[in-house]
Amino acid sequence: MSTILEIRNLKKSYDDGFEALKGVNLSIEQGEIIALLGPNGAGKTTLISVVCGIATPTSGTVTVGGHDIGTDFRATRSMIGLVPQEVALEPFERVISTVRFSRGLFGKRSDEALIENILKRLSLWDKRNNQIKELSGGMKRRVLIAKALAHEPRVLFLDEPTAGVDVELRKDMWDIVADLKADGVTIILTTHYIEEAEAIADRIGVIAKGEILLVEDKDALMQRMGKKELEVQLSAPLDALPASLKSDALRLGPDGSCLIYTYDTRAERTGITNLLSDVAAEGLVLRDVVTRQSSLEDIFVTLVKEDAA
Ligand SMILES: Nc1ncnc2c1ncn2[C@@H]1O[C@H](COP(=O)(O)OP(=O)(O)OP(=O)(O)O)[C@@H](O)[C@H]1O
Repeated sequence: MSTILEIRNLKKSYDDGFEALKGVNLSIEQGEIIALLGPNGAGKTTLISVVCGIATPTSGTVTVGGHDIGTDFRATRSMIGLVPQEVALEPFERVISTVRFSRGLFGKRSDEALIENILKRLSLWDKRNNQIKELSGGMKRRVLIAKALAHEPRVLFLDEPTAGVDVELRKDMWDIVADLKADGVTIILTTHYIEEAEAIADRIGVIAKGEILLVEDKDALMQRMGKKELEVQLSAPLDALPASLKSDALRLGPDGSCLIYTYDTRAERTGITNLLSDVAAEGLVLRDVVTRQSSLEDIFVTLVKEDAA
C-alpha cells in the first residue's frame, strides 16, 4: 500500500491564540478507511479544514498524493472530496444541477454518465430534477456526498456523516462507504458513534485536545485493549468471596449473586477451567454463565479519561 496523505508535526493556533492542533502526525494509506474519534472540541474539524485548505496551518506539512497543500493547493484540493458536518445547500437548486456544478468548480469537463452513476448509487436518480427544498434530511445528506464525489476525488473526508440520521440511513451510508472503498477511494471519517467506527473502519485514530493519542488497526486495538469478562451466576447469593477463590481477577457482583472474572483472551491459559473447578470445590451451584467482550466504546472512554488525568 502507498501513503496518500502524510501529516507531519501539524500545528494550528487560531487568531485568539487557542492551540487547536499541537503537532499532529498521521500517515494514511491509499484505500483505507480511518475513523477519527475524539470528544467535542478535540480538533477533528480543524484537522480536516487544514487538509482541505479551509484553514491555514500555523506550522507543519501536509501532502496529498505527494503534493504539498500549501505550494500545490490546486492539485491537492482536486484530489480531495469533503462532506461537511453542516448541510449547506441552495434550496431552490435542482439535485442534478448542484452536483454538476460541484464538478465544474474543479475545472473538470462535464461527464453526464459519471453524474448519473453517482446519483444512482446514492439512490438520488429519481429525485434528480427535484429542488433541494423538496428533499428529506437524509436525502440532503446524500446530495452532500454526491457533490463531494462529483470531481472524482481519491480521498474523501466525511465529517460526522451520520449525525442525526435514522438507523436505516446510517446502514445505507455504511454500504456507500464500503462501495467507495472497493473503488479505491481513501476515506477519513469523524464520528461520535463508536459503533460506526467499529462497523466500518480499518484503523482508528483517537484525538483529544489537539493531539493524536493513538492510531491503530481496529482489530489489533480491540485485541490489545479489549478485556473479556466471565460472569458466573450463582443459585444462592454470597455475602463475601470465599477465601479459596480470592484473586485479583475475580470479584463478587453487586448483590452477591454472581462472580465476575476478568481475563485476557490472548493468554495461553485463561484460568477459566481452574476457576470453575474451584467454584465446584467450594460447593457453589451455578445458575448460568455469561461472557462479555469490552467494546471500542469502553476502550475509547478509558483512553480519553487517562489523557484527562
Ligand atoms: N475559528 C476558530 N477560532 C477560535 N477557536 C476555534 C475556531 N474554530 C475552532 N476553534 C476551537 O478549536 C477547538 C477544536 O475545534 P474543532 O471544531 O476542530 O473540534 P472537533 O473535534 O471537530 O469537535 P466536535 O466534535 O465538537 O465537532 C475547539 O476548542 C474550538 O472551540
